[in-house]
Amino acid sequence: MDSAPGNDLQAIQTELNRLESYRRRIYLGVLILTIVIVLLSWAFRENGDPFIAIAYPVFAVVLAGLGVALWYRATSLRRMEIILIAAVGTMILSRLAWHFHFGDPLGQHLLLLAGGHYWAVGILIVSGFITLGYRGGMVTGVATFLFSAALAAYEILGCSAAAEGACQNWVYLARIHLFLAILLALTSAGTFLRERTWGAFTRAETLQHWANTDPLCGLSNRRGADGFLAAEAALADRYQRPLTIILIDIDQFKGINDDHGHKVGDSVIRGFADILANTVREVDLAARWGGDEFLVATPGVDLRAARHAAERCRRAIERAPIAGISVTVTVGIAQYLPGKGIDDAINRADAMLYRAKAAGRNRVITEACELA
Ligand SMILES: Nc1nc2c(ncn2[C@@H]2O[C@H](COP(=O)(O)OP(=O)(O)OP(=O)(O)O)[C@@H](O)[C@H]2O)c(=O)[nH]1
Repeated sequence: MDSAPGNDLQAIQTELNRLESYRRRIYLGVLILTIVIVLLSWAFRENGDPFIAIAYPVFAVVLAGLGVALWYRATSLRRMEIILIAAVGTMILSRLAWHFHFGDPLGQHLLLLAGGHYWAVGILIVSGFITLGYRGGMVTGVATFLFSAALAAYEILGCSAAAEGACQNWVYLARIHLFLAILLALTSAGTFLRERTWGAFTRAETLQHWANTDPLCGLSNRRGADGFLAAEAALADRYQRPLTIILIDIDQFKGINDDHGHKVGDSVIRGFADILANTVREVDLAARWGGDEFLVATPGVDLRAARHAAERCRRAIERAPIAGISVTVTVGIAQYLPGKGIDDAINRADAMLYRAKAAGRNRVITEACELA
């Protein structure tokens, strides 16, 4: 069936919650891995590296604290993502800065920088885009790149000023930053295109949804129903399976509008649509056919069963007020005849509805019963 809008929104919310839960678990896994790397680096550090000796245990504690906050959902996931990138970025870049400001001459640890630290800088740039999207990724990526490039420039200028030939390694630093710039450009372009494409798909889907959906009650409109009916008629033609058309009209609806106002009339339409959406099966169609008239199509159901279901629905509506108002409905039912086209079945159901109205409303009339 075409579900009620409330059901759709609930399903989307459930899906979003599930995805958020996955993301939290992934970040938690990455945090645990990072803590392990930090502790291993600390345990196997070279003697005389005060940064690792002092800062790494602090890093491990901070990361563990972030893990706990993530686990207990201390704040929104979005805020948590920004905090995570900021914290990990600070750790990586402070370690890089340490090498340039306080470490040995560059040549002695260039291998270490190229083999580990600049990989971490690259991962930080990519992670910013994965975690924060295009805009957040650009902020993180450009800031990280500029910071790293400024450190390299500082180093190169410093050693060039110190002595002739003391700075042969500048080419490696320049190359590393060229690669980081390419990584930033590729990742930002990829993220930008992906977000734009995704946005266009989402807009197209939303447009299609609303083109086929009645804005007041959330059921299919006539246009949305047409596609379903054409497909089901083709299946009924091919496999000779029954297809029943049920037309339902709210009785004296004009009177409800006149007596209680249009807003209440709208609430009655919405309330009735909800009841209908929750009454029909998954494979059925429930649509607002126009005004106060609704169409239900039930593939694989014969007239007798359809009449039974419609009668149950009519009685339920008669018993329980909608939006505080007693409402009754009149129903006309006809079966699709293979090869005759769907309009033929709808017209015959409409004729039954007309007869039921003429017979005094608040009743169900099927073509078969008429014939009988
Ligand atoms: N509040 C509200 N009224 C609507 C909407 N669409 C159509 N209507 C009104 O529904 C009323 C339908 O009136 P009729 O076609 O005479 O049907 P009825 O009053 O139910 O009479 P019977 O079908 O003979 O029982 C009209 O007054 C329309 O203006 C809507 O979206 N909201």
